[in-house]
Parts: sequence; C-alpha cells; structure tokens
Amino acid sequence: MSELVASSYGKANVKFLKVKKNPSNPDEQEVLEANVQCLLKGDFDIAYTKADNAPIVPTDTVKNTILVEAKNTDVWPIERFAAHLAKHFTGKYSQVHSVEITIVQSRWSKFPLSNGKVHPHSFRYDGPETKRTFLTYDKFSKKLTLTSAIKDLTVLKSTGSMFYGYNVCDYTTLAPTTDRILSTDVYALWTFDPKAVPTLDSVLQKADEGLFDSTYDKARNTTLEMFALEKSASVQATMYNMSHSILEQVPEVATVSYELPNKHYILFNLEWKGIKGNKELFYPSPDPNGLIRSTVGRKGAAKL
Ligand SMILES: O=c1[nH]c(=O)c2[nH]c(=O)[nH]c2[nH]1
Repeated sequence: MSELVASSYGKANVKFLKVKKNPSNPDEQEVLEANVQCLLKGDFDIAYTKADNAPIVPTDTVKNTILVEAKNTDVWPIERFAAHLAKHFTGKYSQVHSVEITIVQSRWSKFPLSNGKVHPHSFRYDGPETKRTFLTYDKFSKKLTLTSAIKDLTVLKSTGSMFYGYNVCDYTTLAPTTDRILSTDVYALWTFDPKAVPTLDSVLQKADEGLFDSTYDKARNTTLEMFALEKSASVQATMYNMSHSILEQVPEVATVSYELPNKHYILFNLEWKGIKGNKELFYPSPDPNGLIRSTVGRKGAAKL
C-alpha cells in the first residue's frame, strides 16, 4: 500500500511588470518586474489519491489571482506583495492551509543623462542580479517565515585576497598565495526574526516603515563594501564578516546566509614562450569552482 506523504501545487513563472506613476508628476515613474511562484498546501489529498478534483483551485486561477492582485495592490516592496498573496489564498479558500511564495525581482535602474540628471522614466537593465523573497505561512499554526535575498551579484577583485595556512597533505597541489583574484556570484539571504515580523499584517506594516528596503540596501552595500575593502583571508572569513556586519546593522534579522562560488582565475604558464613570472594574464576557469556556504546567527539563539 502507498500513501501521499507530501504535496503542494500552484503556478510558477508568473511574470509581470508594474508601472507606478508619481501622482503629482506622472512623468516621474518607477517599474517593478517580477517573477512569482505561488504554491498551495492543504486539503488536496483526494485530488491525488481519488482523482477527485473538487478541492483544486486551478493553477490558472492562481495565476489570474497573482495578476489581478498585482494590478489592484501595492507590489513595492516584494515582501509586501508576498504577504498580501499569502493572506488572500489562506483567507479565501478553506482548503488552503498554507502557502509558499517566491518572488524574484529584476533590477531596472534609472540612469543619468549627459546633463547630469537622472531620467524620470528610462531604465537600464542591471543584468542577471535579482532581489528575492521567500515567504511561507500556515494559517493554523500561524507560523510565518520570511527570507529575502540577493542573487547573482557578480563581483571580482584583482588583488586584496589571500589564501594560505590551509591543511596540506599528500593530495595538496595548491600553492599558498597572499595576492590572488577573488571573484564570486553573491547569493546572500537574510531571514527575519519571527519576533520582529510575527504576522502577515506585521509584514505589511514593516513594509510601510521601510524595513525591507532598508535591509536590502544594507545587505547589498555591506556585501560590496566589505568585498572591496577587506583584505580577504578566505571566502569563508569574508562571508562571515559580511554576515556579522549585517546582523549588527539590522536587529530584525535573525540569520544571514551566503552561498558563494569561488570562481577561479588561473595564471597562464607562458614559459613555453620564454615569459617567466607571468602575474597579469589569467584564464577564467569555468569549472570546477569552489562552493562555500555559511549561516550566521546571533549568539544564544538556537542553531539550525
Ligand atoms: O577562500 C578559499 N577558501 C577555500 O576553502 C579554498 N580552497 C581552495 O582551493 N581555494 C580556496 N579559497
């Protein structure tokens, strides 16, 4: 005999771009391009085990809801929209017990013209970097989790990075260095303390107060600033220091995680051409890459 152990369903890759006009100056606009995934959990077992579709809110309806709610409500910041959708789905349908919402926001930024002024409604695509939020909510336990993130912020420093003093054994070929290239695609995640955002309504309120925008700015600025300024002993030490700094700046954040590929740049050996001691020309090695992860929390809080 078999039994359904777990299930969730919904719509993925629901994409929109929303325009916001400044009411006192319609020429002045903002845009938000998003990719939303919304999964529902609850009393749906008979759909799987008895081929009974009665409880299913079609994924097409989930898609329509995301779009209509995106039109009718404020989607800035994405944490607010995630909380709004969670309220909607768990409130409207008795069979929906919990939701998992992921929103990925593209970066469109205004740019200055030759007159030095930022244009009010022209935007430049900033590349693959995204801002993300992940919200889960269970209406019976009232458990809410909220994590936001930066993904694919690609950085490189051409010096100011070291790696030495590591374990050496009969498998070691790596030479220690006090001067190397350091490059990574930053994936940084920060989880809000449930005591700071205990309910969906508190997410809406904190959005009004600017908590999510200011935390994003601090996380991004800290990542870039420490990457640039710190003489890195290792990816491990640098990511820990970044996490510590974000925790220090934002009391509402409980944990900070980083996932950083170490994208290796390897000096070409040009000795075949009589060129000794090449220190300028590197091979951007596509693979393999180091992959380093950490989660940093506050002392005394439970370990994950
Ligand atoms: O910062 C680093 N951490 C490592 O764990 C590691 N391992 C390695 O080969 N190079 C590096 N660099």
